[in-house]
Amino acid sequence: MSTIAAFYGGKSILITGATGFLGKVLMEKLFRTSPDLKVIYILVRPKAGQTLQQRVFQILDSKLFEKVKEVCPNVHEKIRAIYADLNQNDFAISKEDMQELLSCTNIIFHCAATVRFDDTLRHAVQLNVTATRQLLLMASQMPKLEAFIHISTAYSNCNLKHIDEVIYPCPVEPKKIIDSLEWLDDAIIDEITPKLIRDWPNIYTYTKALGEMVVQQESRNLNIAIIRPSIVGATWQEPFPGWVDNINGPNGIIIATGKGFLRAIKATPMAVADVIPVDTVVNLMLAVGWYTAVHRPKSTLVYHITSGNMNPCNWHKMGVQVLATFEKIPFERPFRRPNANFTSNSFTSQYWNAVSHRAPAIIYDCYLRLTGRKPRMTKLMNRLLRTVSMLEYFINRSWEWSTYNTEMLMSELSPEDQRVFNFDVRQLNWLEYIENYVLGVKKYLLKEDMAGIPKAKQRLKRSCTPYSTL
Ligand SMILES: CCCCCCCCCCCCCCCCCCCCCCCCCC(=O)SCCNC(=O)CCNC(=O)[C@H](O)C(C)(C)COP(=O)(O)OP(=O)(O)OC[C@H]1O[C@@H](n2cnc3c(N)ncnc32)[C@H](O)[C@@H]1OP(=O)(O)O
Ligand SMILES: NC(=O)C1=CN([C@@H]2O[C@H](COP(=O)(O)OP(=O)(O)OC[C@H]3O[C@@H](n4cnc5c(N)ncnc54)[C@H](OP(=O)(O)O)[C@@H]3O)[C@@H](O)[C@H]2O)C=CC1
Repeated sequence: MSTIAAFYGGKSILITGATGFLGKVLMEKLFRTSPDLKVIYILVRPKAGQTLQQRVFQILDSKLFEKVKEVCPNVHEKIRAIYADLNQNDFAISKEDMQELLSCTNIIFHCAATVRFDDTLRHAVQLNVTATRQLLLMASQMPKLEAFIHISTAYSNCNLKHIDEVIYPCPVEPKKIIDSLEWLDDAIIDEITPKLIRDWPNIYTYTKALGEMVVQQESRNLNIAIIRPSIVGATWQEPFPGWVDNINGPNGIIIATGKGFLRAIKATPMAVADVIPVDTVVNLMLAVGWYTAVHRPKSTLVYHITSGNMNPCNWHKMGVQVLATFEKIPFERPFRRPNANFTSNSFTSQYWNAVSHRAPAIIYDCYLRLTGRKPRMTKLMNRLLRTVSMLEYFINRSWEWSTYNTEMLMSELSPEDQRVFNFDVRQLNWLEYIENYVLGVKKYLLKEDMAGIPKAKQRLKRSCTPYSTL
């Protein structure tokens, strides 16, 4: 029997960000390996016209939870969705719900965040910093709390080249920023933002660094750990390979390339592509939850979950394998035949943007106009190029993350736990993983029918013409 799975039996677990990419995989694994857990509380807000219950049902009815329903048929009864908005005071949680959370919670996994690179400083600080402080305050009032696991990012200190498993101080105290945002108006905030974030590439990574500092400052006598994943990708093994459900990180780029929109990216081919499968991250999170609660380390431990130092893959290898997979498993109705290249400098990048991106979009829009339809390709292309430019920082650099704590934890696990909660990325076969990733993007994100592959292949063979129907 797995010690970690047994540990979560009978526990009341609070998860923020449970409706997100990482949160869903975390819930799935918890229910599948510890079906006898008491309850998972999730803090959810209504969204896109859906009530809390509808959101929960949609998650539980998805393919991701198919195995869970076999192992834990009463999973609906074990999820308790609590109305909460992390942007509000006290998260807008009702008194009764707050009482229940405070008196029952054993473990907290804090995953909620804004991951948008271009969010406003006010909103990003509210969610990634102030809400973390508020949650820590709640945690300090929970008599049964055994561990608080905070999810940060490996890029919270991406202004450094070598990053250790320590919390680095930020140039400005988080409290000062929180306080000043209360009275500064938006125009002034926009003006001072570049000065505040200094050499961080965006507001997201900067506010995640502030969030870590808050964790350190407000930890009191809580049992806390911080987990820093790199670029979180599709599932590697569990519950099945290739599951992915949003366009963040590499996912949008894979779609844009596979559909023939994106033909050139400014990237450093030999830079490390530090992608880490989401199920690997979740396995580490559960192992850290157990270790933190049972072994109660004296200080807050930081765990890096990255692939670069143990089993490196570079962008060239990743790109070549992605393109090779498109040959075998093409996406349906591409704009152009998928074929992309990495460019190495700004000049060639601008050239290809003009020739391979903007010009075809303009020509296609002319065609749409001539056939009485509304032009849309130029707008779409401009948004895509803006997105790609925001990701460029991360595909043109390599970082070194030390992983002593993560390796220490691995050695603390029994052979059974190492198998059930495997986070040893050395076992990952990149070529197989990337192929499953692309297949997953097609199936679960684009929701394309696999039966259409032979037809899509035939079209691809025939398509010497640049444009096919959209
Ligand atoms: C021989 C060689 C061969 C070579 C071959 C080469 C072949 C190559 C093949 C490929 C190989 C693989 C290479 C992969 C490189 C990946 C690098 C990843 C780095 C990630 C680093 C992450 C590090 C940190 C990790 C973390 O710690 S946390 C997670 C990271 N956080 C994010 O990833 C959020 C980012 N995003 C945003 O910040 C917002 O998206 C925002 C951008 C502001 C837009 O924002 P906006 O325009 O307002 O609106 P949206 O609604 O968001 O999107 C609006 C429109 O843009 C589109 N679109 C949104 N996204 C993406 C996206 N990705 N990619 C593409 N499109 C996207 C969306 O389809 C929509 O299209 P439309 O609707 O117009 O049709
Ligand atoms: N994805 C990645 O590549 C990486 C992610 N991380 C970290 O992992 C964590 C999870 O990221 P990921 O799952 O990818 O992100 P997602 O964007 O998929 O999920 C974010 C979650 O936060 C919730 N949330 C956002 N705002 C609020 C709010 N005001 N009130 C309540 N809930 C809110 C969202 O809820 P809703 O569904 O209602 O929007 C959603 O459940 C984050 O802390 C992120 O920084 C770290 C490294 C890489």
